[in-house]
Amino acid sequence: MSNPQVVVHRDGDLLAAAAAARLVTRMVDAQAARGYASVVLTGGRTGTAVLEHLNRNAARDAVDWSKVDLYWGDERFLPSGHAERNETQARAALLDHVPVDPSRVHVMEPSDGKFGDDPEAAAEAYAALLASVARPEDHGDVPAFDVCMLGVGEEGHVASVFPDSPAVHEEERTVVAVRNCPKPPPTRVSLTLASVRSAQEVWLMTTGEAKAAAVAMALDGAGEVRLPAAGATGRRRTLWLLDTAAASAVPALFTPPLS
Ligand SMILES: O=C(O)[C@H](O)[C@@H](O)[C@H](O)[C@H](O)COP(=O)(O)O
Repeated sequence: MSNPQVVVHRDGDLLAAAAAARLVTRMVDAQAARGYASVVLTGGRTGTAVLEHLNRNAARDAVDWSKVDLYWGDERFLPSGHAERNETQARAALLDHVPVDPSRVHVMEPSDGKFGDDPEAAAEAYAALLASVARPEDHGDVPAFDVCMLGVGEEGHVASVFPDSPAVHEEERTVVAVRNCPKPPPTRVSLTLASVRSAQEVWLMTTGEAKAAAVAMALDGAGEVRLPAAGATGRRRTLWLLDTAAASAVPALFTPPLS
């Protein structure tokens, strides 16, 4: 488990552009080291803005898109192509514009997919997929993703893991169905925090004053049950990418020394 690092950018748009540039470099380095890169995408405004910026990034095609494994941290359990699905938004923002290998874009099943309106079956299938691609060196049933990107909710949720929810208490399964979610739509499929923690690097990316309290609590030692973002840590790196508004209450320990 890695100690959190905090990087603050002037505003949300610059944060998304900088995170996109950071992701290009991370993917290029992973591919140079072992031939492929694996990234967990997130829904939400910030996560989608990062993909939009990545699509416009001058270095976009330094990535060999045919050797990228893409996953989702969570998905809204809606029909395929629904505008509110994270997959739909990621395809519009980036995936439809780069030559990814469709067999390496691992979507969470929609509510009109092979399991019909059964989010538990969709969650089990995604868990089985993760177990099938995990390597011995990953030491478990979830791949050691190069990067797991996450947005953060006002009450501290990440993916679809909400405070004091069944998902945050899950200790066996790696992927769960989430019902009665406080953030619409109510039914989702989500990685658990333990699965997030399989990633080499976890990037928590959020903007705006409304997130400042949750960010501060997570960095100030809140427990993951009450503040799930506090439990989103990477094996090697945990990076909080914030704009100045979301960082406005960050404990002094995390702000750079005055030069
Ligand atoms: O499916 C989702 O809704 C997301 O995965 C969710 O976890 C999101 O990332 C946060 O709610 C932050 O969303 P914003 O970036 O829009 O604030």
